[in-house]
Amino acid sequence: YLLIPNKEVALTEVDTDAIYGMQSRVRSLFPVMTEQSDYFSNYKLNLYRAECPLWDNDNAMCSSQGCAVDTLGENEVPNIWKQLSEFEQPSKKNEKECNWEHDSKLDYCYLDEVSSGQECVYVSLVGNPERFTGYSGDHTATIWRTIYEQNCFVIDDDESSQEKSKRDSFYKPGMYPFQLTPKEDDIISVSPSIACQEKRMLNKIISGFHASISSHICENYYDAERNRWTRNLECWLAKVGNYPERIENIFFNYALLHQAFVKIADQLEDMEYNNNTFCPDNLAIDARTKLAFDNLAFQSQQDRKVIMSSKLFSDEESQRFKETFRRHFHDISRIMDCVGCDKCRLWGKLQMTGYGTALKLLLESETHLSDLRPSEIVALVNTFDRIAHSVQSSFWFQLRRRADLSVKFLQYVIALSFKAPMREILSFFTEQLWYIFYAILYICNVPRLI
Ligand SMILES: Cc1cc2nc3c(=O)[nH]c(=O)nc-3n(C[C@H](O)[C@H](O)[C@H](O)COP(=O)(O)OP(=O)(O)OC[C@H]3O[C@@H](n4cnc5c(N)ncnc54)[C@H](O)[C@@H]3O)c2cc1C
Repeated sequence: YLLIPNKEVALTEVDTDAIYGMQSRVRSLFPVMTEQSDYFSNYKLNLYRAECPLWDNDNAMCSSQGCAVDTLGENEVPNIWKQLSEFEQPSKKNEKECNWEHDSKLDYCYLDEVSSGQECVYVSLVGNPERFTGYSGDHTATIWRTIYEQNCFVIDDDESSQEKSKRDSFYKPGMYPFQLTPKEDDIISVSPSIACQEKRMLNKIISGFHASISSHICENYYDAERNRWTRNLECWLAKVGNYPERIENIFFNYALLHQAFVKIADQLEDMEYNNNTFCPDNLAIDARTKLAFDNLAFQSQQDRKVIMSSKLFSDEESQRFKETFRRHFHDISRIMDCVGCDKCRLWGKLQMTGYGTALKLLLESETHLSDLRPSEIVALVNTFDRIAHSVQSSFWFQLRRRADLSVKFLQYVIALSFKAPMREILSFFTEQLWYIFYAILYICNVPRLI
């Protein structure tokens, strides 16, 4: 469903109705994988020892309790992950069950396994959910700014010198401007007018990733006054809801992952069923997990063209830009190591790997499912799950906003039409309308449709 096949106009636009449709078909499959299977509910990464390439991170660590991550002790690591670690060394690769051969040149992400296998820790993703942690301030603003400015082709001429000096204070001496990908490369290889769709795509992915994180923060927000976790509409409006393009970008990222699963489905059709890349452990759970994974792929196939990925980087000029695009994405994944909150870093790294894996599948035609490392497949599925939650959040928050506006209007009419005590009584009942409405939707099974 990409909407208008004109490359200049709409390669990066997506149909939200089609996405709601897809989401209603697949929403029950995600928990089978991300909550009930050891393979998908755990992750291995270099969480504590990877060096931030931009600045000394020692003083930037968030001390909030919400930022802490519970890592798994040796006895808690699920068998399947122990097995996967053994197969990591090429000499021990098991051709039949855990076969993956990777070509790092095709990677869009910086992957811990490749560079720092020994320093990695195991974490349960269920035990460390992505949510509000309290991590904010100058440091987060600088990280997001670095990502957008240095890597998203946005030039901000209006930066005040005060803001600039605040930002520069985080950089290691001699490291500014960000040197991972020299800017001159872009100027030499592409002029600003070409590869426009592809540049826009990178901006959209990053903005959608950011908006998705914001959605999870507001969906699982800690209300310190009432000492409880809650959905925070004001938070969502301020970070996402008041910016339609941010909501669009969430949908774009959903479409990107959906399209990656279309490619996986095409490959699964050509594969012997049992030749899938999951390494069997508990046979019953493994069968269920595999079924959910395959089902997600085959359901994705029902809308084959969510994004016309075959048209991206299709002409000669944008082909030349592709290498720059890959390096920029790679650099952004490196910036995740500068995030000063452990839990945010965990989910930031995982989701960047998920998007990088989707791009690798879509843009590198030779990439096969069996070429992906287990951590890439786990990241891909969990990132799809995360963005699916953000799509659902958008739906519920928008509904809530409309309900709130209707309640305010009703209260206004009541205030004009009635006198006390009737006015207070009716006002009280109108305030409860959202909950009554929500209960009716729930009874009618509407949440399962979205
Ligand atoms: C990788 C990463 C992961 C994080 N994970 C978590 C987490 O799990 N839990 C948690 O509580 N905090 C997390 N944070 C912090 C969180 O993202 C915010 O930075 C923090 O809540 C402060 O928010 P803010 O409202 O000041 O604006 P920020 O979200 O910090 O945004 C900074 C500026 O970027 C622009 N902007 C905001 N959203 C978008 C968008 N979608 N597209 C384009 N521009 C945008 C706006 O101009 C905004 O002022 C994470 C930060 C990073 C860098």
